[in-house]
Amino acid sequence: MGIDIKNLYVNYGGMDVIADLSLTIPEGCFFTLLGPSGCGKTTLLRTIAGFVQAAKGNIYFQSQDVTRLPPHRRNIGMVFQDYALFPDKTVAENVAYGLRARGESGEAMMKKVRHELEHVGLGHVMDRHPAALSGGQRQRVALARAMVIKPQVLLMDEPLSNLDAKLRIQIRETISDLQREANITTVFVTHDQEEALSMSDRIGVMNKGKVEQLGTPKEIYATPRTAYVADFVGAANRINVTVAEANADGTARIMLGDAAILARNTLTGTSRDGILIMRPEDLRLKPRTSAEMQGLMGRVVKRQYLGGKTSYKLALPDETLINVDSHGDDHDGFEIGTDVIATIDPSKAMVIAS
Ligand SMILES: Nc1ncnc2c1ncn2[C@@H]1O[C@H](COP(=O)(O)OP(=O)(O)OP(=O)(O)O)[C@@H](O)[C@H]1O
Repeated sequence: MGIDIKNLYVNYGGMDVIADLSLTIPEGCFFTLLGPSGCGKTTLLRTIAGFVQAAKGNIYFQSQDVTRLPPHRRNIGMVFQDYALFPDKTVAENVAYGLRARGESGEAMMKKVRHELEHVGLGHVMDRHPAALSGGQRQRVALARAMVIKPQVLLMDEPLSNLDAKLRIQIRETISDLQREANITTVFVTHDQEEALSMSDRIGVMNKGKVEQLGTPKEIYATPRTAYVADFVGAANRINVTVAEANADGTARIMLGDAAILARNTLTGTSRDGILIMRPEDLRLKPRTSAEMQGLMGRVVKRQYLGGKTSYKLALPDETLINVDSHGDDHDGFEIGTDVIATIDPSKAMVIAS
């Protein structure tokens, strides 16, 4: 069941929180709304669920207009950050809740409950109360409760935020497995880029109530269309530049002091001013021994050894600071104060509109 959102407006007290948002989420897609606090992702999710009313626009599940339907008539499964389990009901009764609301009972219903709990690895705690479970187990119960009703759409609001780092990765895998097995259209809200990149088929990066860029994790990471997306999804060095030469092959030659670097050019028309985007892990460091001028001349001003990599901060001649993550053998081989050249493959650097 795909989701179609057309020209949606949502406001609180007369202020638009979502403004003219249109979005298509294909059937079976794991779709993530990614963005910082306050950008409107929870509001959008809750509007899809029916807990928040749209001021204007429409939401369709497949071809059915659900805009004015209450949540319980949308056949959705919902998972929240704080689990939202009933504390006075057992695990089994929590999972059975949605089935009972649909008029089911008896052994046939309990069979479904047992099956769903076994699916998330919790067949052995059916008779416990939520208070006697760990955070990870509670979120698995919440997942089983959402999935047992065989919803058309699964909606998840920061479901991993309350868990520690290790559990987060485990539950991430559980969610991905369940979603793929059931092939259920899923909307997942997070502010965590790693979660978004690792779990999603498609990501919508939100900024101030709008989807600023839509794409696969790789598209979003490798070809951010705006500085906001580049910065929010992964770290990025951003330098305001003027393109010296726009080449016919789509590259731009940029002069930074005396040094030249080549980058993909996404500027259109006659525009020459833009922002050079370079990921720290795409830059390579070399000692500055030769007269080579292809690359960024810099001096190491900070370095942080992180085991598998070393993070350097370089000062360019005009005092601009850039970050470089060095991997491979001898990645910590540059001392503070060393003069270096940072090079980048032209396919990895890009100039975008400012
Ligand atoms: N019930 C409400 N009444 C008034 N304003 C609200 C309400 N809920 C959210 N807002 C405002 O709407 C904007 C978007 O909030 P929303 O919770 O959707 O953002 P978010 O991206 O999910 O952020 P977070 O991750 O912090 O929840 C914020 O400015 C917020 O203060």
